[in-house]
This record gives sequence, C-alpha cells and structure tokens, in this order.
Amino acid sequence: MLQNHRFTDLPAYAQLLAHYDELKDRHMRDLFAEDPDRFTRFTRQFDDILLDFSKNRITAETLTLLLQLAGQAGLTDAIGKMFSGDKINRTEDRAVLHVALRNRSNTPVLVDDKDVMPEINEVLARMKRFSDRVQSGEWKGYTGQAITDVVNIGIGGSDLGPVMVTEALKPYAKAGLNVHFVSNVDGVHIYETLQTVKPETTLFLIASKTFTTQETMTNAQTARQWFLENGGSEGDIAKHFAALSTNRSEVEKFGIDVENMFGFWDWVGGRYSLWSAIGLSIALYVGFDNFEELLAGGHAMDQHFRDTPAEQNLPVLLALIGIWYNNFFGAQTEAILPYDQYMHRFAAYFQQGDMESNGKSVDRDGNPVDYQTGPIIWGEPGTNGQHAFYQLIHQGTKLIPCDFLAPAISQRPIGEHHKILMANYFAQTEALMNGKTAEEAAEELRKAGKSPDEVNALTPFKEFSGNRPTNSILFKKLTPRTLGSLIALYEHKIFTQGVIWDIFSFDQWGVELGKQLASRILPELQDDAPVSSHDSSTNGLMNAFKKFRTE
Ligand SMILES: O=P(O)(O)OC[C@H]1O[C@](O)(CO)[C@@H](O)[C@@H]1O
Repeated sequence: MLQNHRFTDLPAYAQLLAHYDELKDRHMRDLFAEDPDRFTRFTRQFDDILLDFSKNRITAETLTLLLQLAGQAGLTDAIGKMFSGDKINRTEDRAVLHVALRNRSNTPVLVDDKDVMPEINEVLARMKRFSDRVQSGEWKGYTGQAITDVVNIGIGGSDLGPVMVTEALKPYAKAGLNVHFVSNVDGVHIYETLQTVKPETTLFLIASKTFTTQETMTNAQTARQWFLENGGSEGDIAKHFAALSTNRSEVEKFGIDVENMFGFWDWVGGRYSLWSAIGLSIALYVGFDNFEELLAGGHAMDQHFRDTPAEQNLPVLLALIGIWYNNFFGAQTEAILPYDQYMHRFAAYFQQGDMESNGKSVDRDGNPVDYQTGPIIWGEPGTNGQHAFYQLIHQGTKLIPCDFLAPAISQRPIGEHHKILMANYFAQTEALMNGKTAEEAAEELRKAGKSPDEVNALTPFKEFSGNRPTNSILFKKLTPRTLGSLIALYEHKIFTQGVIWDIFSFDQWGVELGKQLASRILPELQDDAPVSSHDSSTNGLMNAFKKFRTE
C-alpha cells in the first residue's frame, strides 16, 4: 500500500509557499546574470538525452525544497512499489506494470506471487513470428497474395500510442507495408480508410483491451462486413483479422481465431499499452528489431528512474518543475513542443497520458483535493506553433510552461533545413526567458526611424516581459531507442506527480459517465418520437436533431 498524505500538509509545501513569495518577482535574466554556472547547475544528461531546465524560475533553493517535497511524499517507496508489482491501482485492485513489458533484463516481476515475465516473453515471441511472417510475405491473404496494408482499429490507448510511434519512426519503416489507424466512431473515419485498401491484401488488427469499447467494436463490425461484402468469406477471416486484447471470450464471440489473438493483462493500463501486444502495428511497420529497440529505450529510462537519486533523475526533475508552476504559480496548462515533424502526435499522445492519469479531484482517501492536480496538456510541432499560438505564450496574460524537444541530427538532412529549424528552437527559449525590455524596444523603434511620438505609442506593444519558463530536451537523434526513453520519461513524470499530489494515476473513472449516458440515449435516437426524459437542453437538441433529419 502506498502511504497516503495530504499534499498541502507536507512540510516542504509551506516552505515552498514562502519561497514562492520571495522568488515570484525575480526575473530569470537576473538569475542568469548572477550565476555563471546556471546552465551546468540545471542540466542533466541521460544517454543521448540532455535536459536543460535552467530557463525556469528556480534557484538552487527551489530545487532543494522541491526535492524535499518528493521525499516527504514517499516517492522512493512508491517507485519501489510500482516496480515490484504492488497493486497500486487501488480503485481497480490492479498492479501497474508497463515497466515489466519492457523489462529487457528479464528479472522476475511478481504479481500475486507469479512471475509475469514468461507470459510477456511468450507474447513477444509470437508478435515477432507474426510480424516477420507478414513482412516477409509468407503470411498470405485469401487470394494467396501478401499483405500490403495493416488497419489498426482501436481508440484511446489502443490507438494514440501506435499512431504516435509509427509516425515518429517513419524513417525506420520496412518497405512494402502501410499502416492505417481507425479510431473515431464517426463512419467517415472507416469509410475513408477502406477507400484506400483492398480486402485481399489487408490485415485488420482489432485493438481493444476490453474488447467491448463501443467505438472500436462498431468499427470492427463494419470492417468485417466490408470484408465479407467485397470478396472475403467467413472462412477467410482468420487470414485477415487479428485481435490485441485481454478479453479472450469477447474475441472468440467476435469470430476471431484465438490463434490470431495477442494477449496482455489487466495490469497494463490502456494509455501505457503501446509496449504490449497493442504495439503490434508498430512491430509490423518498423520491424520487430526496432520494436525491441523501443522497448530497450523504455527499459533504460525505467532503470534510470528507479535507481538514480532524485536530484539527477530526469522524470523526477520534470515532475517537480511542473508542480512548481502548477501549484505555486497557478499555471493551468503545459505545452509540449517538439521541433521534429516526425513527433507531430507526441503532444496528442500525452494529452491522454497525462490528462487521463492525473485529471483527478479526490485524493487517495477519496476526499476532495483543495489544490490543483494534473495540467492541461497541449502542443504542436515547432515551427508551425510559432506561427499560430506562440503570440500568447510570449505576450499573453497566462503563464505557460513549455517543453521544447529537438534532435541534434535530423532523420532527413536536407540543405539548411535542420539548422534553420534549430535556430528557431534556440531562439524561442531565449526569447521567452529574456524577453525584450521597454528600453530595448524603444531603441529598436528609434533605429527604425520612428518619431519620438511613434516610439512612445508603439513601445508597449513591442515589449516582451520574458521570464516565461521552458525546459529544453535536446537529444541526439530520434531513434527507436531514444523515442522509447522519451516516452518513458514522460510516463514517469506523470507517475511522480500523481504520487506527490496523492491521487490515483492509473484509473480513469471520469470517462464512464458519458459512456453510460450515450448508451441510454442511443435507443432514443432510433425513432422519430419526441424526447422528454432529459433536461431541456438535451431534449431540445435531440429533438432538433430528429427534426433536421425528417424535414
Ligand atoms: O482498449 P479499450 O478497452 O478499447 O479502451 C480504449 C480506451 O478507453 C479508455 O478506457 C477510456 O477512454 C482508455 O483508458 C482506453 O485507452
């Protein structure tokens, strides 16, 4: 059992409040001027990943107090419990062991006194055999042709991870196999995907931990029907449908041969499942060797997280800096800004990873919290974001801590592109930190030939307050291994924050109510009868919907 505590009762919390009062008006420009070693002091490296957190509104004392906060919250103990298979997901009575899925050292991991590693290794071996056979063309469709297209049907954690990773690792794709992802229950999504593939050369992966998710099962039934109506027969289903799931009986009911089922376990959370059989589309696309490299990168970060003192520990440091802004500066959001086009789904992936994990308002005793928990996560790749929303980050009224991620070596070194991209990467964090003073702005205007009146009028608009915090995460190259480490870095950041806030990060009860109501509403949409069983807005909208369709 994890030790419960009240976040705001931790001794370091009060000290941090007092420290915040002293520090809140200090400018990072001055902090840099005062400390020539600031970069070295606030930079850590793990493998090929460098974390520079010097452009934050912190001093050595801030860090000391934040580290004390983590210690007082029992972080070390909590990490130990996760890794050793304790049932830390208490509201679902489950262990949390995505770390076991990528445990390349293969040391035993016990759940209910049973080592889970043999089962994990068995599924991995089956995934390898299967992906090798499909890639080599040995696996044939019903006309004897090789598979050319894989369609993963899943949603949430059964979609976002594979989408993000296959996009990020495009340069590692093996020739001859395309992957597609269908998630939205909007028929448009599956319609558009099916336009681009042929039944005889398509393999559908039905990815669902529960195998009961309405969106996924609806899309899977539509895919099945399309397959049967376009040349395939019931007997051919086994050649074209596989299931990635924990629910064997539902897979059988759907009609998928259990030979084609790749299992995982209840201790794998949906948003942590890309490392499990849910990653089969990744293995098919980039090859099993690269999938293993991804696992190895995740495992390396796990070892770093488990074994490194907090002051050197990248996930812990990111978590503490996040808490500093979230709980003391009152920041509501955090932006994740990858300067790598291949990482264009990274922020979207961690919207689920972070917001489904830490979007909680009761503590582990079930009492309402009186402090802020998980932030709103958002972001787009640089430099596109610069030309869209950075105005608000630079000059708006809100404090938005940002993570800037970038590779030193581009996967596609074309001309000057990467240096131009990186010039922007370095410029943005410098601009956000330094800003531009009124004197500097006025001087620029004078140099541009403006009259004194114009200088006075325009200066307020040209001034940048600066003092806007950023982390820079600079890595060598976006290899499968580095990507694995980066994903695990954020996973453990989220875990660390959940521990300190004393909330449960591995359940997601907040998604249930909407699902319940949707299943109540669906039968009411089947005829033209007026609806009166809801509030006046919901009744009014449903009746307007019916009217639009009959007029
Ligand atoms: O894999 P499943 O069971 O279809 O669930 C999909 C997603 O639905 C959720 O349970 C809720 O949105 C997520 O946690 C999960 O990733």
